[in-house]
Amino acid sequence: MTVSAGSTNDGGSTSEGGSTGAPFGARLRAAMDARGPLCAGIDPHAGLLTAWGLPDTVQGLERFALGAAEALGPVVAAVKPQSAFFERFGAQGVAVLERTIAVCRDAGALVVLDVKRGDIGSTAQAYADAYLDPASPIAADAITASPFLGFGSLTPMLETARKHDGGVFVLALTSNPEGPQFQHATTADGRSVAATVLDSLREANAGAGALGSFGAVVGATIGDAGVDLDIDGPLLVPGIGAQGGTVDDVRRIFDGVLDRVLPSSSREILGAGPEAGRLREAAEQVAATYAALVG
Ligand SMILES: O=c1ccn([C@@H]2O[C@H](COP(=O)(O)O)[C@@H](O)[C@H]2O)c(=O)[nH]1
Repeated sequence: MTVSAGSTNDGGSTSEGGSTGAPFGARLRAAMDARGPLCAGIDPHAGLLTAWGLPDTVQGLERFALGAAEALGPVVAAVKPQSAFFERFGAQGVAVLERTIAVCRDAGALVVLDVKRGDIGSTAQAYADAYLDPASPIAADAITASPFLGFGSLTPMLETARKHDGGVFVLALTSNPEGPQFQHATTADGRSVAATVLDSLREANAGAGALGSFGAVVGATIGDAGVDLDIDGPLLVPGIGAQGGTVDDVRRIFDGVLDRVLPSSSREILGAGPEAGRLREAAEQVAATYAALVG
């Protein structure tokens, strides 16, 4: 499968503030089938702004993020803006993030906002209202969430996502070398923390159909998973490209669930900019490589 230009009708989303009428998992399945399995990250690193000939200011951020959104939004299944790189410019940076989300959604890409939120239930509800309620100016199609306060603390996010056809990707086996210290630790019932997260996601996806709306973040750099990755939901896979994860790693780690893998790449693709055609080419190449794994 190759990535092709798409419209808001090919599995993407609307920015009109309402529910799209189909659960996130179903919309993601359609988008991956239509455009290829790739989530393109928008990570406006200071170094990348410089490489694109832009100043490390909010004006530079805006040109970078909107340029990436306009180039990639029409061709990839999903886009993942990394909130931290916008937040470092304060309220003006967050305003740029809102516009970036809108441009990507208007172009037909699903937006996974990488915010890695997690808190006690009452506060988790406020995060859910901010990022998953279409009435919010910063709402996305899905967010990333941290289960460190216990998987149950994420219930308000899962419930709000269900209500508005959104999605949640929960950190399970992250791509950073420090992750195993906690994620491989054994819980009171003998399962690893990662296995507990994955089991909870499988329960949350029960009865969802082809692809559930609740996914796991599992890095391409983890070596071997050692746990059951079949959660009936999508697997967001960072760590390819700049962090050293390869297509062979993905083939090995995700054997048996490759059809649900959504590889996520930021610096490797963004490094091809700022020219829109080159950005698209880089994204199409990565998407085609991973599409070939599924056949
Ligand atoms: O385990 C994780 C979870 C999230 N990330 C995020 O993905 C991108 C990776 O960027 P690259 O430039 O492709 O390395 C970045 O936003 C991380 O915060 C991750 O890397 N690993």
